[in-house]
Amino acid sequence: MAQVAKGLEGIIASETEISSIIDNQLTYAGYEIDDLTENALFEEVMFLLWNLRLPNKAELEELDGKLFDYMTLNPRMYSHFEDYATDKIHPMTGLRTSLSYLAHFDPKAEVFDEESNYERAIRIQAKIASLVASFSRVRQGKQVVKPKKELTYAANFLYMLRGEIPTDVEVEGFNKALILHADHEFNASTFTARVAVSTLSDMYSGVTAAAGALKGPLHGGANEQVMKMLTEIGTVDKTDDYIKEKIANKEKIMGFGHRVYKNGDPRAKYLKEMSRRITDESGQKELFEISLRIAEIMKEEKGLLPNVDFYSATVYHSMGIDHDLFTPIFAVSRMSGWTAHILEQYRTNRIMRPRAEYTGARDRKYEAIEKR
Ligand SMILES: CC(=O)SCCNC(=O)CCNC(=O)[C@H](O)C(C)(C)COP(=O)(O)OP(=O)(O)OC[C@H]1O[C@@H](n2cnc3c(N)ncnc32)[C@H](O)[C@@H]1OP(=O)(O)O
Ligand SMILES: O=C([O-])CC(=O)C(=O)O
Repeated sequence: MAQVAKGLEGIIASETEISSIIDNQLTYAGYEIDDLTENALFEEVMFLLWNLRLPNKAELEELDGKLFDYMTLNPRMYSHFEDYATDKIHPMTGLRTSLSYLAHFDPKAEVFDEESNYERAIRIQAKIASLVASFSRVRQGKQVVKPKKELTYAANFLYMLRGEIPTDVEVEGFNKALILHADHEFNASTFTARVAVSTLSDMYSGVTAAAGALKGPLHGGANEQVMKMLTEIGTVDKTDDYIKEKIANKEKIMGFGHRVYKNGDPRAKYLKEMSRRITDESGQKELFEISLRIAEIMKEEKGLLPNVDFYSATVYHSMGIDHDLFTPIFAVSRMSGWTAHILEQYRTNRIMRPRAEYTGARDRKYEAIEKR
């Protein structure tokens, strides 16, 4: 019997130059995540992931211009939100549909050369910000907000979402969050994107498939579930009973554990610090205290540490963002990684086609239906 690597654990499925996790350290194209988080703009990180080098001033300006231009959606895109935004459809379900629908308005949708695919990556990265923000506006019965040329990507997203120019502190924090979520080697959604396009299917197929994979609570969907848990707990004094009961029932605590990081997720410290600050500033300190207590219990009882999804939940909540938009916001950031990996997959392609160990029935014979 062949050895089965359940969940593909430890399997090296391909090579990549985009990001690495070595000795618990995350890098994007050779730059440490700490360096980028402290210093970079998310737009520079997009360029880095796509080109494996940082942009110069002219290149960044050109990218900014394109992102701004592409942020405006086709009017039919806005009107299609009305079909489902009012029907209480989860925004991740909506986003998955919208990403696929975007292809209908790409004038070169069936052109697959390298240059068109690169342009398409910028186009989709710009549009996902508008998709998530305007979905939210439409379902609240509000006017959609068009982007402003002078704002950064992070600022424009918050502006289009809330209709008010965000503060510098908010933009700085949100820009960092976008960088921290941008790429992560062969995580489930990125791998899904690569599998989809390894058939030489188009970029929209790849990102739509990836969004479907991100939606699940074991992956990007965990941040929304963290907030649900914190809301259910409510006060610090209820934390122990709540968490210990879940552990006793062998339920998973969302926002903890990781397939690769066994000594802690290097992204979590930034989100923890942001959470500490922003929960305090927004008068919701207790949410942070509950989070700290959960982390203590999880370490003591299970030896598990918070992952990127744990503290991002309270950061977004304290910015006044609806809880069901947390995962779509993850997708806004991760789009840069998905598209970078799709471009790399096209450059180095071989169809992804592993084998399975068959454990089902054998030697059966067809029986006529009356005999079954
Ligand atoms: C952006 C991201 O995707 S980050 C991850 C977001 N997901 C979550 O936060 C969901 C909660 N966490 C998990 O489900 C897992 O830790 C995953 C999916 C992240 C990793 O999964 P795997 O590598 O397959 O680990 P696996 O699920 O096998 O866990 C190993 C052991 O730790 C336990 N465990 C892992 N995570 C948790 C958790 N969050 N809560 C309680 N127990 C846990 C498992 O029950 C298992 O115990 P067992 O050996 O007694 O059966
Ligand atoms: O790498 C993973 O398995 C999950 C993760 O942390 C991410 O996608 O950011």
